[in-house]
Amino acid sequence: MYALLDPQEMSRADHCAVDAGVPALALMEKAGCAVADVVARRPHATRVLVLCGPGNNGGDGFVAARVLAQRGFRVRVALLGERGRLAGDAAAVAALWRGPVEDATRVDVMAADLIVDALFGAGLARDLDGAARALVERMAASGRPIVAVDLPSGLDGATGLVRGAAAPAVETVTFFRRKPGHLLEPGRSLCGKVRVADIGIPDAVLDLVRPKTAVNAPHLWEALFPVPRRSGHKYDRGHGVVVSGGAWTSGAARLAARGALRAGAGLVTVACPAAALPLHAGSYAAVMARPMERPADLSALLADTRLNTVLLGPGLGVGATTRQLVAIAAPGRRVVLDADALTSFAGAAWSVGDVARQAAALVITPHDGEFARLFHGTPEVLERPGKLARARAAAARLGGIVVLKGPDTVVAAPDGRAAIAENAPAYLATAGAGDVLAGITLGLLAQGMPAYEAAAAAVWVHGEAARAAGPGLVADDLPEALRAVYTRLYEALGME
Ligand SMILES: NC(=O)C1=CN([C@@H]2O[C@H](COP(=O)(O)OP(=O)(O)OC[C@H]3O[C@@H](n4cnc5c(N)ncnc54)[C@H](O)[C@@H]3O)[C@@H](O)[C@H]2O)[C@@H](O)CC1
Ligand SMILES: Nc1ncnc2c1ncn2[C@@H]1O[C@H](COP(=O)(O)OP(=O)(O)O)[C@@H](O)[C@H]1O
Ligand SMILES: [K+]
Repeated sequence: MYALLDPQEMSRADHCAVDAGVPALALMEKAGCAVADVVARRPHATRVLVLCGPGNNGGDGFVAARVLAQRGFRVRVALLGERGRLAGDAAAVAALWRGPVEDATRVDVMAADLIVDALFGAGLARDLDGAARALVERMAASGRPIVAVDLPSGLDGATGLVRGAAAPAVETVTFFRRKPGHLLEPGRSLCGKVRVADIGIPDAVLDLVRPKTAVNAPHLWEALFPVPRRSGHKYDRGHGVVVSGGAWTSGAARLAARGALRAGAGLVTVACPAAALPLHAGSYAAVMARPMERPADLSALLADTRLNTVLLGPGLGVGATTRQLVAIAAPGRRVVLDADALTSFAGAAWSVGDVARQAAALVITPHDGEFARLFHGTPEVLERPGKLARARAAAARLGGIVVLKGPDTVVAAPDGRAAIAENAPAYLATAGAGDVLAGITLGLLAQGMPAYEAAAAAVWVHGEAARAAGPGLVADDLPEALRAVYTRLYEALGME
């Protein structure tokens, strides 16, 4: 349910199923029937136009057309390409369509209540241009509801990016498992409601395909989520340190410290300039504030090895001092770098790689802008197509965990594992929300959770907290809203 398959992996799943004795034609028949079922449930659709492409996506369209016609719908079929060039299963199912096949480049898309987009799916091989692109653009401009087969045509299932053009669908019917492009923007917004149809591919093929991308949900990390033990004490739950900037910019560190405590860290200390001490001390009484006038003060504080995890970045300031603080904090500790700490290494990603090698674990939590600054001059990362590939390449380059934020936050590990979030409501995009996320990550790392799982869990509980807080959310609400999320999680995980 949670695995996401890119087009190559989906094709392997398909082959494994066929090797296991499932006829390929049966897969296509079930796929087309699933599309017909979705169309049949749509309101006010009696005249259906099915636009078929030259490959198997078009084959699914021919099946859907036949099934809908059998159910009494007024169905027209239009093909992009020559009928004689259809091959394999697509040719076989096209032969079962008894009605006329119109030329898709000339078809009147307005003369339909609903359009089935079966032009291209997993086989999209290049940007749409020429007649294909013009057709997709006409479909998009028609204003008619569109049901997409597998993917809106032109959407890249691996990246979520549009190649040339794509028409937004009201519903997308995909098969066996979702693809990364269904979750990654702009793909997610183009797909409408995504339905996953069982077409008879056995789940066991996943053991052979071994996909490395998944939806970020508790199944990924719940076995490692730190649940307080009856016999435990606060030091079992780790001691996180938030390194804060001066008074004027201390809000970010305050939000992070609250996030870390609410995420379950046993203790949280904020290291800050003297002027910010009262602000931190007055934020949560539970936060301990310690003066840090110069970098040496951080060294002195961290001499206590129980302070096992450090967050640097929110409101810290950009420059050499921040780089120095990172160098002091990293050796042997679990480290989260966010915001200003990342911008301080703009164009010097290799330095963050050094940090990762010295640290016991490293998680970075950039948004797109910070990511682009950090990896400026690293084309092997920045020029990868799409957010998922960029986050993966960055994690491999650094040897640390990358949390690339946004509506579709990607968490990536150096070994290639990646998780895509789908639970963040749009109103989570608010000042300071990222600071709370960095703090939650700190809190989970402090409790000893492995870094990839900690980062993924942090992103998920952050999204859930936003939903629990509801519209009108400000970042200050997030740490408080974590309580309801944790109550449910601890219950589900069987806290004594
Ligand atoms: N893999 C599976 O398990 C199953 C796949 N099925 C369907 O098969 C689809 C994949 O089929 P195919 O691999 O045949 O691929 P598609 O049908 O998605 O597209 C391939 C065809 O489009 C052409 N093409 C690709 N990019 C183009 C572009 N930019 N401009 C113009 N022409 C372009 C190719 O030359 C080829 O003819 C899936 O999306 C799904 O709808 C289903 O039938 C069920 C089973
Ligand atoms: N459109 C969106 N929908 C849902 N969540 C979003 C969206 N845009 C951003 N976010 C989330 O909001 C948070 C913003 O973090 P960030 O950009 O660091 O802002 P700040 O620095 O103000 O805290 C991140 O967790 C990010 O994933
Ligand atoms: K399609």
